Amino acid sequence: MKKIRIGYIEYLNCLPIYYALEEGSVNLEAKLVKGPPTKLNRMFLEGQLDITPISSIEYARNPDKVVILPDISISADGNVESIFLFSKIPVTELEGHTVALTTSSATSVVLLKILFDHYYHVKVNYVDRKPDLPTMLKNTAAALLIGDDAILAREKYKELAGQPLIVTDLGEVWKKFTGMKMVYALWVIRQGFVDDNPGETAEIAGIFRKAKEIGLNSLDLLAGKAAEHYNLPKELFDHYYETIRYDFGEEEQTALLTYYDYAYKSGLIPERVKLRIWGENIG
Ligand SMILES: C=C(O[C@@H]1C=C(C(=O)O)C=C[C@H]1O)C(=O)O
Repeated sequence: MKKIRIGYIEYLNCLPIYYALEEGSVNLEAKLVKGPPTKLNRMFLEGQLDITPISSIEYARNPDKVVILPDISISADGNVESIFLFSKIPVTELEGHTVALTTSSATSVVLLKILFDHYYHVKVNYVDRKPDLPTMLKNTAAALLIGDDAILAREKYKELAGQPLIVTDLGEVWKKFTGMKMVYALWVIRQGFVDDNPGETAEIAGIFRKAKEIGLNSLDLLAGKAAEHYNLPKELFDHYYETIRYDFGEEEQTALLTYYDYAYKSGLIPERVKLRIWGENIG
């Protein structure tokens, strides 16, 4: 069999899942392909990856091609600490202004639009920009960043051009709005791969479960690696790894369907979808 092609988001939030794979403490013959979420979303949907974390909104746009791996996601209960709107003025005063959206994200872009439509009731214009805060804020009032870009920007830019920046955590606002958790990414397998390799799919689901367990038992070590890599205090990453959650149980599933509901109401997905989860209602 050809090596399985697995996507790997190049952010710290993926490290706990891939640590065991990279260290070889779980055994999976695979080619790991790194990139920002939108690149992996595209590669997976074009058939260039067999398994990947995918922006959770992309599942709702392509439910027929995709099977969700059980018990794994990137989510948070409130604050997420890596999805921030940086604004020059309070969010409630952004009516008529332009907001720059990172081209790395799909889920958080939709989350922001949902919050403007249904929570803040503020109408803004959007432009897509590469994730670089000073450039993004050159001609705009606010900018959305995710992942390590967001973590680093919050540390680096307390102000910009002499102007203090207001930092809004979208996970916190979503929790205030709905009382729910928020699911940002899911791990998915190509439907074609599952059809051709049912036995292997079961094995892979087990390997990801094991990898997650090992990663979650190694968070102290991983926070240390992150601190060294970015030359920032370890406490920042201890806190981050306490914040990001990797489960995909009933509460996460209900929260995800609620998010899809709002995305549908805002015209950002074509229809409401069912979750097809391997081992739960598929396979
Ligand atoms: C919490 C995060 O989760 C993610 C957010 C994504 C998105 O907005 O499309 C996609 C994958 C995850 O990396 C983050 O990147 O900060």
